[in-house]
Amino acid sequence: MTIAHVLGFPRIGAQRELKFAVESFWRGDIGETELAAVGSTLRRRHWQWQKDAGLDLVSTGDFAWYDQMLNTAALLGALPARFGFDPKALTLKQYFELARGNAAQPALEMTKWFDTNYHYLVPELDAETRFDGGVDWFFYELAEARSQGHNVKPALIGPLTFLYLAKSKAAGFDKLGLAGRIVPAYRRILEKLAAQGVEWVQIDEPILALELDAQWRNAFAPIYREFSTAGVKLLLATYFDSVAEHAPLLASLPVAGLHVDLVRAPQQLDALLAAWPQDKVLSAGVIDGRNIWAADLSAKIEQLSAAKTQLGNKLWVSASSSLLHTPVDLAQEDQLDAELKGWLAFAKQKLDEVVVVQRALNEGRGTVAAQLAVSDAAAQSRRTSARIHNPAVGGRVAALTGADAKRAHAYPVRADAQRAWLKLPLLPTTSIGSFPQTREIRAARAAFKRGELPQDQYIAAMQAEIKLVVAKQDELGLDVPVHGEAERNDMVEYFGEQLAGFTFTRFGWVQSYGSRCVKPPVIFGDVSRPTPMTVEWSRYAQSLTSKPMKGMLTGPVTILQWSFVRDDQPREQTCLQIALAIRDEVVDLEQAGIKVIQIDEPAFREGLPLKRAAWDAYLEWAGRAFRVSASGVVDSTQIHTHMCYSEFNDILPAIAAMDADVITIETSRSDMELLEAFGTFAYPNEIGPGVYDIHSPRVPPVNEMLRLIAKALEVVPAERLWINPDCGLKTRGWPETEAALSNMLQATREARSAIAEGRKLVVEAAGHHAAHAAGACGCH
Ligand SMILES: CN1c2c(nc(N)[nH]c2=O)NC[C@@H]1CNc1ccc(C(=O)N[C@@H](CCC(=O)N[C@@H](CCC(=O)N[C@@H](CCC(=O)O)C(=O)O)C(=O)O)C(=O)O)cc1
Ligand SMILES: N[C@@H](CCS)C(=O)O
Ligand SMILES: [Zn+2]
Repeated sequence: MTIAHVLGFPRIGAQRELKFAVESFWRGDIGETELAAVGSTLRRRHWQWQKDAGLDLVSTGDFAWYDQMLNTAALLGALPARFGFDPKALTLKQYFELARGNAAQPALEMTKWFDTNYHYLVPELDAETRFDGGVDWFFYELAEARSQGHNVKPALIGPLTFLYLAKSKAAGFDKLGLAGRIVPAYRRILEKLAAQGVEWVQIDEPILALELDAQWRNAFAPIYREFSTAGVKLLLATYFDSVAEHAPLLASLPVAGLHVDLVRAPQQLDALLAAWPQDKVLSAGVIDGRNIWAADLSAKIEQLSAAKTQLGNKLWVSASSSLLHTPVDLAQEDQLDAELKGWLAFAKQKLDEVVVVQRALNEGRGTVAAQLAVSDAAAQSRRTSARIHNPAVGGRVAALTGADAKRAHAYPVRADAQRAWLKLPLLPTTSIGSFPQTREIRAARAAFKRGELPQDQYIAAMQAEIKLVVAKQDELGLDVPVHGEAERNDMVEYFGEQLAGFTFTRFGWVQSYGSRCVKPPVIFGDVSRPTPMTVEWSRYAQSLTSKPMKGMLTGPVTILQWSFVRDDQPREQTCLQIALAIRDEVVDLEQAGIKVIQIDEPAFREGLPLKRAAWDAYLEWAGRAFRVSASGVVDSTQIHTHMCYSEFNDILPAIAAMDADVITIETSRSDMELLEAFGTFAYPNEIGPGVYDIHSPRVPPVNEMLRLIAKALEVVPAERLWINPDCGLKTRGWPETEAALSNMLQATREARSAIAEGRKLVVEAAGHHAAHAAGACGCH
């Protein structure tokens, strides 16, 4: 029989139970026992859902208190020595210290999991790293599932993906050189699973979807040969892109099965089938693990019919990737209309979809006729619904010309026009937009959304916040203030709530990192902007100061990237529609007298396809979409953009081609390394490299920021250098925000004096990293 399974289920809980429990634990409001109980309840519920849906195997190993990469490091015992923890006796408190830092040590670095909006903790490796075993949570959870009567398939992150995604501070460190130590560790785990009678183990190697160099590719065969006699059947799981280029390797690896993503890369099925041996399982990921659209189940069954004929019971059915990237349960959404709701499936509903496809393949379509009828009707309604297509939007996109994606004059001309009215001092200071989102702000919004706080009172509360933020910036002496974004629940969802063609959910939370979640809005149709979205807030903020108020928008690429995107037209098309909506807002802000406007694009790099071969095409349309959003204004209006969370060195020409007048960019955590690339590349416009890391409550001293300013001045002429933090301040508290900004202003004044007096600022070798290490890092 064709087996039905999934690669993993979201752990956060339908009501974000895990988030609230973990945060209570951090605050000391609950202890380990209560926290453990919440984890157990969630696991029990999620396994039961998998069983009730009819899956043949339920997944374990997908639960984590913070992150699955950290869990893998904790299982292997591969913890950074700098913390001084005994890996075998790691406590929950210490686990969270690895994730969030403590008084003596900064947290593990955090970065994006492939092209998702999920962030993992980056394991640290060095020549001394050992994998001698750590905590047994993985085995405990396996036993827990079995004691509840489940047929389990534990999942592990594979050794090559673990090493590939880990990092070492030592230059040129050979991570693969640790294979000789990590492989026996995995083998011990597999043998232990075998001894416990586990039949199938899922081992995730998503790096196979990248363009791997020969060294990494060649490491698979010997490593998996080592595992082949451990006594368990291995299902090697790949996802997020095609692995067809490795088809001969994958077919010959001594594993019992392979999982592939047939949503992102449906075309790889034929290539794989051509090479597929009779005795190996091929797990077909046909239900989308990255999006919320209900599957067209008839089409999915059709997609697999040839594979079923060829492989028989060796064909398995699954979701394309772990369901971690989807919200938990659509049933909770009581404010979506029936038509729209019928188009959607969250993680719980996707379990049913996997089983319908499986049953159709095993027992014939007749056995699931009712489910197929519902699915066919939903697919038909989504294809034909009048609310999806708006000819005016389509027409506007089609009519776009080259001139619409280009400012009227080149940067030097614009810069003159902007200097003429802005009259900013040398090294102008600004912030990235958000100021602390306090509990009070969130509580007021929650009350407003529940209908308990009237709209005028909500607006008054947000205006009071804006007034406070503007007054504080005036006091501090920031040259280009912002309104602080108090009125925004999230920098993408806020816009999604106001744009036509979008809908939003009540409980569609997805884990972003640790306890932090986002609720991506859903783009179901052509996008347009019925009314201005930010203008009144910015106008109000401008009325409070004589300084030029910076308007604050999220850019089209980031809105696209952090939403659930329609899958019935190319992403490029949807992005251009959003770009036009943002362009309208930019023009309206300008009309309202807001003539410095920032269009944030933190997800610009994240949108890059996993395979480099597809980069150019993406960068072309993404850059064009940004320019469409930014080019409706006159020369004297200054357009800023902002980027963070990524390494940008390899896309600098594309960033320059966006042609923003000013880019503010995260650089402090890399000690301005990025700027060297900007210098070499001779970035032509103005730059504000972040001079302090906002991910920690630590207040960097003046001389530390001065040192970064001096470093920046080595590559950027003073006339084109801005001074600002790395990113927005929404996750920070007020005391550290004020103290850090005050130091930033002081550092700027000292830099200006040095320049005026012709004194060269000295870049001391002083350890930024040492200073960071000394800070109480509550980063995450
Ligand atoms: C910059 N980042 C973002 C990413 N993606 C986005 N879509 N948005 C981003 O900003 N990706 C990369 C990074 C990820 N970083 C973060 C940082 C912080 C968070 C975060 O804090 N998330 C919050 C939820 C934010 C939110 O939507 N708030 C809403 C609802 C608040 C809420 O839960 N209200 C409660 C009641 C509260 C009360 O009464 O006090 C409720 O409704 O029950 C809002 O402000 O209105 C989080 O809590 O996880 C995410 C990603
Ligand atoms: N304007 C946003 C950008 C975050 S990347 C903020 O300040 O929070
Ligand atoms: Zn940012």
